[in-house]
Amino acid sequence: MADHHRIPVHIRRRDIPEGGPVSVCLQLDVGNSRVKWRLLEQGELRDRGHFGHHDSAAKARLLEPLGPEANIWVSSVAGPEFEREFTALAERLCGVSPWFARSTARAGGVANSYAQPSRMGVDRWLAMLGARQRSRERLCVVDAGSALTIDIVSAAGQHEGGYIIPGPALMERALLLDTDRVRFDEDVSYALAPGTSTAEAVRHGIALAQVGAVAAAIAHNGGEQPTLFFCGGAGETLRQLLDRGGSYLPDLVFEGLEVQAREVFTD
Ligand SMILES: Nc1ncnc2c1ncn2[C@@H]1O[C@H](COP(=O)(O)OP(=O)(O)O)[C@@H](O)[C@H]1O
Ligand SMILES: CC(C)(COP(=O)(O)O)[C@@H](O)C(=O)NCCC(=O)O
Ligand SMILES: [K+]
Repeated sequence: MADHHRIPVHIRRRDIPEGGPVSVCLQLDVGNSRVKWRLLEQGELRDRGHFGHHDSAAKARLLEPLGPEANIWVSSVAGPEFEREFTALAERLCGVSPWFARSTARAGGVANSYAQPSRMGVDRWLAMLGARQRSRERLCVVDAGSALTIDIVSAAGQHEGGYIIPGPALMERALLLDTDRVRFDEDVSYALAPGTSTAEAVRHGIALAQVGAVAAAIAHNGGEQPTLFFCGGAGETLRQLLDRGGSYLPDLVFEGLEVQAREVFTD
């Protein structure tokens, strides 16, 4: 079995011997909608993609080409069953035990506000570490996936707290589930104008709720205006609708995964 406490060489690039083995790092961000992945070799991006949690063919395509020298790093907010199955599969197909990041009390210059840090979704924690690495200002980190999460980090690196709100798809599903007449077939884009059909009223209403939540989170928490970072499937749409600037960084969770790994593996 591969020793996953080895220092990943793409973090200590100076140590790579000329013509030495290629260091491979497969990184996964397992959300509630889908699994995002990227593959790095010597720290360079080689490939990326996404697949559904139960897509065994996709998992095999990803794992089979890896050798036992590979690193597999995972951020997962799926249940323990996914973790068990994926670990068994990786061990069987390439002889690597994946490393699963956990939310901790402190890492990468960020202090967690949770009394039980491990209860915080690791994707939220890693997105904050990724953002903190890019900016030392007060931060508002918005991850717009299945859930919309909004987290505030002070300039000193203290997690001030956060919000968990149903994301756009969940909001729409909730409406359809618990009403009889909210029904439509049109595929309407998210926008903020008042709707003049059921489809528009729903989609624009959801857009208003998502944008409004971010605006209210910032307004309610006063202090210095935070620098905005967006990630997640709906992140760029939300950033544009909010229209207050900020950066959309689809790899923020992966960036935080590297921050946490660097601390764990170089201890
Ligand atoms: N262009 C888009 N505009 C708005 N929402 C989008 C867009 N593309 C994807 N999404 C939404 O993003 C979500 C998936 O985002 P993702 O960050 O991968 O979620 P998770 O981390 O929960 O698996 C889906 O709910 C989907 O509806
Ligand atoms: C809030 C989340 C569901 C977001 O997950 P996602 O939308 O990325 O799939 C996830 O971070 C989670 O399961 N959190 C655990 C509860 C908490 O963070 O306090
Ligand atoms: K999210």
